[in-house]
Amino acid sequence: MEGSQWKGSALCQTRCCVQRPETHQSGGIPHCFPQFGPGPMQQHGFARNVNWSITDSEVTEGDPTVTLELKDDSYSRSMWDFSFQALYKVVLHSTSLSTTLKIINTDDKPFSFTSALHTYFSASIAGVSVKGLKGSKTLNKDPDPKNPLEGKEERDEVTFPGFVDCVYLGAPSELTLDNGLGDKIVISNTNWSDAVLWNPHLQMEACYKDFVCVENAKIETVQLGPKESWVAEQKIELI
Ligand SMILES: O=P(O)(O)OC[C@H]1O[C@@H](O)[C@H](O)[C@@H](O)[C@@H]1O
Repeated sequence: MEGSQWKGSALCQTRCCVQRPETHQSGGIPHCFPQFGPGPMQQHGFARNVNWSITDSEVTEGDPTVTLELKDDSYSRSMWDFSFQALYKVVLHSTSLSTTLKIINTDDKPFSFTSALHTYFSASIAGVSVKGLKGSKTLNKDPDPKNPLEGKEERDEVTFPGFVDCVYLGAPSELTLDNGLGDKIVISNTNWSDAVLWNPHLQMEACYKDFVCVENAKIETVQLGPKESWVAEQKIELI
């Protein structure tokens, strides 16, 4: 943290999350906004690469709480010419972390966006499983990220025997991650309608065994008129 700003987003402070693996310049909970994945602007949008300001910090019933803010500026407008406000509230409980993301259209014209919380979890990848996705529609980016294959998840437990990069549309609001390190983690949400599982396998040979990304996402476009807002919550809980 530098002064009143955090780079990119709040890092997850629980022991379930990776903080910047040495060989991969990402970790914690980067924000993908206003674009998930590749598209007209930089991969996953600009929000993860810029400084957010701290607008509020307090202790709520014993739990540290911080609210971060991002607004449009000349840099964001060079890629996405809209006025917006993003507020990200993080509450650290004893065994869980809650995050609430609110996007407000402060422009006088409508805009649309996609988004994700690209959460990194510490893991021993050979022992990782994710439960709860059976029956969801899938867009599998393996083998061709530019032409994802449509399908349906048939497994009770998704494991990571190799490269995994898959979007789950209409994912359930609760998933259970076994990180292979002895932790079971429930990832629940409100209004993050989709999910993404990602492990790069040999594309990141030096670090892939040590993390997994389980992402709450909004792959289907959100449209907001002037003054309208969108809110989604995520809770990560060790059980
Ligand atoms: O390397 P980046 O930009 O942080 O993205 C990592 C991965 O993020 C995932 O969310 C995407 O589904 C993958 O396709 C992508 O490779």
